[in-house]
Amino acid sequence: MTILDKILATKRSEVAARRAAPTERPTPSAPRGFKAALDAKVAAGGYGLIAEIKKASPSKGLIRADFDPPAHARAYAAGGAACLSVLTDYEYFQGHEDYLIAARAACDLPVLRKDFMVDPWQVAESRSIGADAILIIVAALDDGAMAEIEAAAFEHGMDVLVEVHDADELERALRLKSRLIGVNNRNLKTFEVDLQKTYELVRHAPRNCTFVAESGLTTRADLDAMAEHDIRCFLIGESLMRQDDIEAATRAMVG
Ligand SMILES: O=P(O)(O)OC[C@@H](O)[C@@H](O)c1c[nH]c2ccccc12
Repeated sequence: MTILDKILATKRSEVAARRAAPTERPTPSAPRGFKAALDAKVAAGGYGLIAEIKKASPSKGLIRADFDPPAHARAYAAGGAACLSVLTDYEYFQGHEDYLIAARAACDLPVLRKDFMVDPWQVAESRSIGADAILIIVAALDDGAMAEIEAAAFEHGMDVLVEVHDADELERALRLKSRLIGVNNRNLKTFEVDLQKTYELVRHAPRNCTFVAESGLTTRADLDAMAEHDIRCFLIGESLMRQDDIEAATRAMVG
């Protein structure tokens, strides 16, 4: 059993429990355009950064002790991020829905709910906490489930980041409607990071997509190397979350 299988099993029982006793919340403001914010940065000649609010991960444990979602959201926005990503998984990433609510209220950026979607019910829940986009991990779902979750997201006016790791997954992703594709440099089954694989994958992909390189990016030079391969959007968590001055570090990355 891989870590991804374990996470998905936990998620299914968690979702069943939440579904049985849903939390009442005030209606959030309308979705902020997530893909549009990335595309606008690139059109202006810059990099589209999705800056992630991430307290811990299964491979690294605790990443930041003085974890403060609204402060981090403001720092990322001031540093030039296009969008935020907020982990909401409790069990493996020490995330929470409340972190997303607080981060989104603290800035104007569109926010991705970074979690493991296993059921279309989670899409409505994601919108109810204010998420502007959701993640579909191709390795986690069959084609029917992916299409259903994507359709639910579009009905709610949200964007969908479709995450792939290899050529087969990319092919499956391209059968969906979303043209926002994340290539995870980190294999979710082994945690190995390989930037070269990302270059290979994108080289053979259609040009009408916005590609986001995800995971294991630590320096401006990493981003510039990606840009040589026509990848200008990035999802970065750990390396920014470890900085004392997140705003300055974000600016150094994409400013
Ligand atoms: O912290 P990093 O190495 O910069 O990576 C961020 C992001 O890509 C990573 O958190 C991630 C990518 N895909 C995921 C799926 C689930 C949970 C987390 C992830």
